[in-house]
This record gives sequence, structure tokens and C-alpha cells, in this order.
Amino acid sequence: AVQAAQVAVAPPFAYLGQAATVLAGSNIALAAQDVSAFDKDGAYTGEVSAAMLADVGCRYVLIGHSERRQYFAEDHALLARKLQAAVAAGLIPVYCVGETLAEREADAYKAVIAEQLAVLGALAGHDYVVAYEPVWAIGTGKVASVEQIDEVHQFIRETVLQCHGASDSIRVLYGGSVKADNADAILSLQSVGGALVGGASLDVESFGRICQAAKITV
Ligand SMILES: O=C(CO)COP(=O)(O)O
Repeated sequence: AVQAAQVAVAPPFAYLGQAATVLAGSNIALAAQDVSAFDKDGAYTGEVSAAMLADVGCRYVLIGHSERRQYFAEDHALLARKLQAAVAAGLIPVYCVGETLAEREADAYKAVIAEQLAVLGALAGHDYVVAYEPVWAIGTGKVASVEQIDEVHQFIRETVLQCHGASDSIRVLYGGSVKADNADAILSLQSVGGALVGGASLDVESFGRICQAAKITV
């Protein structure tokens, strides 16, 4: 199925409310960078629940970004809870997977990604997006080659379809040093359903050019 392209921006929690006001009435969606695993009402000081994110106008939420896995020790059990909390609140998770440089060099990247994808079993029947972000390509300027991206994206699609019964229209984004000058080549791959852009999204002109490469008018 052909899915309409869409732009979403994912500011830090503290700025979501302001961003929601600015984006009201536009065709740019709001996303959060993380969500609490606690989905019941209760006292969890400092946590931001999925219900709060939905309330402030988020449509998407990133879950399992490599920085969360690396610096905040987020494991599969926790990520499964976050995914469930997100869909229970009506949010669409953007679930991030990807291998480190050592894992790629050891030729272990498919095994690592398959293990990361296993938690998606918790989401049967719900909409979600997968983002492939090789850790070695995030913020480093080292973009994966189109061959590397295509191989992993096809692997992700097959794994998700076979193991988790996701619909054929599952969207897989690529992230990691996407810039205005490489967006065309990456986004023209059949297996790539969009981009998860970090550094280049902070410059309005370069972000605009990436949106153009994705054939999106905002
Ligand atoms: O982690 C990323 C987006 O979540 C990618 O960041 P860069 O585009 O800066 O490499």
C-alpha cells in the first residue's frame, strides 16, 4: 500500500507544549523522544506518561533510541513496556534499532537487530514504525551506504512480517547522518519509508531540502 508521506518533529519534553502551539493547524505532526514505561495513574515523580504525551498533542513517540539504550540502560523488558504504554494511549511508536560498529565488524548486526525487533511481538495489531539507525552512523557524518541500508531494511521488513504479523505496509525509516545532499539517494530506495533526522533537522534550510527529497510540502 502506498502511504502518504508525513513530517513530524520530536523536540525534548520541555518544549512539546510550545511546539504543539506552533504546529497547530499545520500538517507537521508532533513526536516525543521517549515515554515512561509506567502506564497506570500513580506517583512516579519526573516521569512523562504516554497519556500526557497524547494529551499535549503527540502522534508519535520514539522508543529505544540507541542513546536511551546506551546511556539509560534501557533493556528489552523495559522497551516492551514502553511500547505497550504508547499504543495503549493511542500513540504510534517509532521503534529504533541498530548495531554498534563492533557488532557490524563482527558480522553480528542481523542477530542484534533481530533480537531488538523481538519486543515488537508485544504490539500485534497496532500501528508502529521501525527506524534503522546504525549506531556508528549517528552524529558521526558516516552515513551507511545505500547497499547497507537496503540490506538491513529488507531484513527488518522480512523479520517483522514473518515474526510479528505486521501489515505489508510497515514503514521503516533510516537514521544516521542523513543530510540534504544524501537524502535523495537514501529515500529513493524502495525499502526506505522515510528518514529519522538528527543534526540536519536543526537547520531549517537543510531540513526543508530533506523534506523535498521525501516529496513532502510543509
Ligand atoms: O539519532 C539520530 C536521529 O534520532 C540521527 O542523528 P544524526 O542525523 O545527527 O546522525
